[in-house]
This record gives sequence, structure tokens and C-alpha cells, in this order.
Amino acid sequence: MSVSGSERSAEGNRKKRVVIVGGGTAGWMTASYLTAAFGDRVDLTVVESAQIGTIGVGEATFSDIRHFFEFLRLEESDWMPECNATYKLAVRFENWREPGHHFYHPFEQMSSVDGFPLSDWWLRNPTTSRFDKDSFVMTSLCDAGVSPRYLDGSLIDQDFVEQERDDDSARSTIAEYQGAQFPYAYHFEAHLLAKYLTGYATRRGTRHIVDNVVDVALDERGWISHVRTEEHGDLEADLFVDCTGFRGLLLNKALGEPFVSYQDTLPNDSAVALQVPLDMEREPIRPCTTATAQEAGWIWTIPLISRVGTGYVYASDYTTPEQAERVLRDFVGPAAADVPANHIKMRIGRSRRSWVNNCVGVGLSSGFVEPLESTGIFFIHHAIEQIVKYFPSGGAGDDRLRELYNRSVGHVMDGVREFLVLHYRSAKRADNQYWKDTKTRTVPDSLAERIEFWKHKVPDAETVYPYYHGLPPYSYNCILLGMGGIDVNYSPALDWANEKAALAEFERIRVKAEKLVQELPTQNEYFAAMRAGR
Ligand SMILES: Cc1cc2nc3c(=O)[nH]c(=O)nc-3n(C[C@H](O)[C@H](O)[C@H](O)COP(=O)(O)OP(=O)(O)OC[C@H]3O[C@@H](n4cnc5c(N)ncnc54)[C@H](O)[C@@H]3O)c2cc1C
Ligand SMILES: N[C@@H](Cc1c[nH]c2cc(Cl)ccc12)C(=O)O
Repeated sequence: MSVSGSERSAEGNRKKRVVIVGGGTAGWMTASYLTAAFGDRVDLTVVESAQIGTIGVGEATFSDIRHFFEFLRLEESDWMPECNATYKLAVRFENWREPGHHFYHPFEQMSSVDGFPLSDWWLRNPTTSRFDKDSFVMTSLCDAGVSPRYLDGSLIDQDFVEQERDDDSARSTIAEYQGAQFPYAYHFEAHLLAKYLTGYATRRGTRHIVDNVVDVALDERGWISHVRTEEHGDLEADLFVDCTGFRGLLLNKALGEPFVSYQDTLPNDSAVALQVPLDMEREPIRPCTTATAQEAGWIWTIPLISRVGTGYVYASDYTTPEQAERVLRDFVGPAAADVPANHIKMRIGRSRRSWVNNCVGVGLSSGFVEPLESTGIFFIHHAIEQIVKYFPSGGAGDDRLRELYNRSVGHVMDGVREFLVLHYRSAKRADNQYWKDTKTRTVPDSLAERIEFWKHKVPDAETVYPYYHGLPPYSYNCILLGMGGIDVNYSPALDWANEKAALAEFERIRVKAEKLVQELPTQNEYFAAMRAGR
């Protein structure tokens, strides 16, 4: 049966009621975005427990998150100081190849010369031993610890052109900006962002209830009719958003949607985190996330204003929480002596479907992979954009919209899973059982085949995971060439090609990096100026 446009708009015009259960980063990002998208044409409620805490460890993001802030019409100077935020130009991988080795995965598109990516040219004739330094300007900026903006706030000269916008301009989404690589992302305290967004959303009409949801009631069709709270009665809605974190209270527990584990290919299932004070007068704020390989996983280092978020992500099959905490404390040194450790058990994988009937899971309830490439908040942001894109009418087409949503969200997580598995499979390090097993553990089927292709032709759009999952082919090049455990060959055609233009491109990158390192302020200088109101 088809639904006419007028019938649909009549149903669509009724004010929709949305109840979001959970007030972590996912809950408040969703509330803020829906408010910004629909204004008071949608009736929004967020209910969060005062007893059940949120996950917040000091997070790193994708550069795409700027579209989220732009959608909310927020400037960096509005939210960054509130969230102890800093800039992230890359992920720096330490000791994944061998002790003392490091390389970067930067926010910078890799150039092509005569139709071949720079990685191919570099493999044919490595200018130095550092693929990342020869091919990307950002690598030098990270080593030098500088900000991607000058003290007057202007952005470094990149191919990317910042859009001029005024209050009436259209707002962009992630999908519209594929191809143009923005030069940086952020580090921030996710729980402070949730707090900031609480103010944003409630000032714009979102109802905020602090209470425990104690029951989720289903109607005869198996749809959620209401959630029951301890002190605020029953909350009814057209759409329920499950932002209850790893619990998946609505989606997994009440609706019984199965959780598909990724544990067979990504065994890290635990973390221990610390918030370490940082003396900004003396210590540099590195403009990158650092991922340092360890005996049973890796340690993240995320520089924030006045502190560093750090934690050890490990596989409980290979070490214990006590040993992991010891390794982390040794790594950080005396600065962590009085800081309490936060032990976290992670649920790795995704709900089979994230949207079931009138319930959609966003955040950890929908799915999570270990934070190696900082994808958690990207998953949330992507999911919210898709909710708006596939927002239900209440009519007969909704099944199809949900199906499209589930495909899109499933592809993003499955694609990211492949990308992360590649990190372990391609890491040269094999000095203990944990690292040896990364070479023999099963990988997602198609990845095994892709790796065989990549040995002879560096990753491009034709050979990476074929659906949108946030990561461009150049990211795969960075990991393969940086990790060093899989032999990658250059395209044979380059033996007959003239490399003059490629050598000129490497030289252009070197000169540009040298110039920017001279000119740019350090992150410490930049954020001191921002916080002083510039
Ligand atoms: C170790 C680790 C490191 C991470 N690092 C990064 C990173 O670098 N980059 C990144 O992008 N992401 C990272 N993430 C992910 C990121 O922290 C989360 O995606 C993000 O915080 C969203 O969490 P959430 O809102 O889904 O869940 P939570 O923060 O767990 O929030 C759950 C909410 O549900 C509420 N709730 C639960 N049950 C009930 C109930 N019965 N009644 C009422 N309310 C209830 C709670 O009160 C809480 O408000 C990391 C995660 C982990 C575990
Ligand atoms: N579109 C994403 C993907 C991305 C491109 N380069 C990087 C580098 C790193 Cl460290 C993470 C993510 C990415 C984005 O632009 O954020």
C-alpha cells in the first residue's frame, strides 16, 4: 500500500514525542542535535539516572565532529574552554613495529602524482626511512607540538577552505564533506561536553528528568509503549532512544535485540584509566593522541587542558586488571601516584540492528570497538545524522527507513572493525604470545583477501571496505606502511614512469612543513590566548 504525500505530512505534522534514556555523551549529543534539527516541532525528554555513572575518560575524536558543532551553531571559543579541549592533528603510534619506533596517522589527505598515491612513489624510492614524515606536513607539526591555527585564530594553509557562514546559511553534515580532509580533530572531556550540551538542549526546550528507569513496557506488537521511572511516572513517546551505555536497557534487554560480539577478531575487552594533572606552564600539550603498544594491548595518551587522559586497553585473556594498572602506573610515572584508577569492562561489537520498532540505540548501546582510532563519538555523531535522515513518519514506509538506517550504521561499525583489525595484523611486533596471536587470529573474511591485494597495490577506493565507514583509503596506507609487518610492494608501472614530479611533491611537503613549524604557535600558547579571550 502506498502512502500519499498529504497523508504522510498530516501524520508527520503531529508533534513527535522523543524520549532519550541516558544522559552520557550519546544522550546529550542526540538531544542537542535533534533540537537543532527540529526545534520545538519535536517534543524531547532526556531521563538520566543520578546513581548510574557515565563513561568519560578524556576522549579523542574524528575531524568530522566539527559538523556537529556547526550544526548546533557553536564556535570553538564557545565550547572548547568548557570541555578542556585541545587540538588533535593525528594519532601517533609508538612501539607497534618495534621498541623506539613511531609513526603518525594524520588528518591530511595524501597527494597523488600522475595517478599514483604518494605511498606508491615512496615505496618505489623511499626518500628517508619515514613514510609519514615524507608524505604529510602534519607529521612535522606533531613532532614540533604546534597548533593548526595561528594566534589570530586563522587556520593553517591547507587545501581545505573554511566556509564563510552566517546565521542563515545551510548547515553541513559528515556525508557532504567526503574528500575534503579537515586538518584536525579534538581531544576533550566527554563528560564535560555532556554537561555543556545539557545546558544547550534544556535552554532550547528539552525536558530533563533525573530519575531511574525501572521498567520498559511493550505493547502487543512488541513496541515500547512507555518507560517507567521511579519518581516521575510513565514516559510515553513515539520514538525511544536508548543511550543507556553498555547496558542496552531498551534495545538489548527489553526488546531482546542480540548483540553481535567482535571479540573473536578484536580481543581487547578491558581498560584501566587515569586522569593525570598536567602543568601547562612547563609541559607541552602534544597536538596528537598517542597509542603506545604494551604487553597485552596499548596505552592511550590524550592531552587536555591542565590534565592528560590516559588508559591501558587490554585483553583480559592475556593479563589481569592488577597487572594492567601496574603497567599503566609505571608508564605514567610519579604524576599518577595519587590519582585513582578507573577499571572499565568493554562490550566490543554491535547490536545486530540498532533500530528496532520504535527504539533506536545510540552510543555504547548500539555498539563499540576499542578506542584505538577514537571512533566512539564518531559512531554517535554518524548515528544521529542518520536518525534525522531516516526520521520516521509513523506511516507504512518506516520499515524501509529503519532498514536503511540499520544498514548504514552496521556498515560503519563493520568497516571500522576491519580497519582496527588491520592495525594488529600488520604490526610487526611479535615479541610475546599476545602479539604473536595477532598474526594468526582469524580476521573478517574480506579483510584477508584485501590484504593479499594490498601487498601488490596499496589500498585505494576500489580495495578498501566498500561501504561508507568514515575512513578514507589514505588511512589504510598510513597503517600498512607505518606498522611494517606486512610487505607492501609498489606498482610495477612506476619502474617505467618518470619520478620527477613525485620528488618535487616530497620536496614541496618538506619545505611547507619547515615553514609552518617556524610560524605556528605551540598549543600551549594558542590555548593560553584562547582562554584569555584573545
Ligand atoms: C575505555 C574507553 C575509552 C574511550 N575512548 C574514546 C575516545 O577516545 N574517543 C571516542 O570517540 N570515544 C571513546 N570512548 C567512547 C565514549 O566514551 C562513549 O562513546 C561515550 O562516552 C558515550 O557513552 P554513552 O553515552 O553511550 O554511555 P554512558 O556514558 O555509559 O551513559 C549511559 C547513561 O545511561 C544512564 N542510564 C543507564 N541506565 C539507566 C536507567 N536504568 N535509568 C536512567 N538512566 C540510565 C546513565 O545514568 C548514563 O547517563 C571510549 C570508551 C571507553 C570505554
Ligand atoms: N573522516 C574522518 C576520517 C579520518 C581521516 N583521517 C583521519 C585520521 C585520524 Cl587520526 C582519524 C580519522 C581520520 C575524519 O576526517 O576525521
